[in-house]
Order: sequence, then structure tokens, then C-alpha cells
Amino acid sequence: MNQSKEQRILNFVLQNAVRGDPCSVLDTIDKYCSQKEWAMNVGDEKGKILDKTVEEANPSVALELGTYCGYSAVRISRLLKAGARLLTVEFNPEFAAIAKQMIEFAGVQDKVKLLEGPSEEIIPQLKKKYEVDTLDFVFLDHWKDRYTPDTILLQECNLLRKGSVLLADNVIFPGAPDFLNYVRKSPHFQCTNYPSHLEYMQVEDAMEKAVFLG
Ligand SMILES: O=c1[nH]cnc2c(O)c(F)c(-c3ccc(F)cc3)c(-c3ccc(F)cc3)c12
Ligand SMILES: [Mg+2]
Repeated sequence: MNQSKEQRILNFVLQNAVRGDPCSVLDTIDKYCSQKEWAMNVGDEKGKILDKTVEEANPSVALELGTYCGYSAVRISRLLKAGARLLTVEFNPEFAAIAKQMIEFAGVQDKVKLLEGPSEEIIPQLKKKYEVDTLDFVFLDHWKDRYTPDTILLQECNLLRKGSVLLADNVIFPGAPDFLNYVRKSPHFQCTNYPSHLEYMQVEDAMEKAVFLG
């Protein structure tokens, strides 16, 4: 049966990257997706904004919505301090299977817990089932129409604390106008916009950081 693009990306990593070396996995994915087949990894340009935001937040518990092939899970978890963990949510079983192998090949599996299912079902389970108290960092990179409802759900589930950092991808392209409206108008968030470009393209995009004020 025909291989999926995501399987081709994983195979290229398994054959060309260095096992246990997260940076080599990231570089290899970026090489494949810029030279052979475009894919919706956050990429290196926006990835550098992600890195800085994660380093500044220095989270003990981080959540990612939208795992895809595991690129940003590897990117985030390589920066986590000892004992810190990333929970990453993917609703597409094929993507989750690829991401699991990518995360293991990169050697970050001890820091990453991959949760398969829709974010709206998993978020309400985080406290009891996954022993989360509050989230220090949240990367929103799933379906743009879920950014706002999931941000509201995180608040309703008491998962944010004063200083929790949300970072959202694609707020310009494909765009998340209702999310930008929501967080920028809310008295509970302090927002910063980071102009950038769509991964592997010269199309304008941006990331939005929203710090929860309590
Ligand atoms: O869905 C996404 N989640 C997370 N990140 C994404 C991302 O970083 C992207 F660049 C795109 C994108 C943007 C432009 C384009 F032409 C194709 C895909 C998508 C996306 C948008 C609409 C779809 F129908 C399918 C995928 C996503
Ligand atoms: Mg994205």
C-alpha cells in the first residue's frame, strides 16, 4: 500500500539522522520538508521563537496540542530541565504512530507523554488521569478553530496559573482571528505577537504569546 508523506518523513529520519540526537532529528526533518515534501512542522524559523519562549518559561509541565510527526515535541523536550515533562496531544492515529517512533528515535521518550485523542476530551482528564496540577507552558498547534475553545477549556479546568505561557502557531496563516481577538481583548492575558513565515515558505505567518495573568 502507498506510504504516507508522514511515513516517508519518518523513514528519511531513521535513515539519515543520528539516533538519540534531537538536533539531528530536527535538522533532518527540516531538510526533507524544505527540499522534498512540504509538511506542517513548525519548522526552524518559527522553531527558534518556540525555543526562546520555552527557555524563558523553563516549564516543569508543558502541554502541546497537535503533535503531528513529533517535530515540536522533540524541539520542546530537548530544552526541558531534568524531571520536567511534555504532554502532547494528537487526535489522528496515523500521525500519533509516526510521532511515537520519531520521539523514541530522538531519545526524548522519557520526557514526553503522547496522548491520542481529541483535545476537548483530553484536557478535562489532565488533572486526575495525568496528574497535572497546573501547566507552565502550552503550545497550540492543532486545528485553528480549536484554539479559542481549548483556551477557555484550560481555564475552566483550572489548568492555568498566574504566569502560564500560551504560544500559538499559525495566527496569520492559515490564521486564527477569533483566537487573537479573544486573548487580546481578555483582561486575563498579556499578549505579544512574533511575526515570522510559514514553515519552509516565504509566506507571512506569526506566533502569538499569551501569558495568563490569573
Ligand atoms: O492544521 C494545522 N495544524 C497545525 N499547524 C498547521 C500549520 O503550521 C500549517 F502551516 C498548516 C497549513 C497552512 C497552509 C497550507 F497551505 C497548508 C497547511 C496547517 C493546516 C491548515 C489547514 C489545513 F486544512 C491543514 C493544515 C496546520
Ligand atoms: Mg502549525
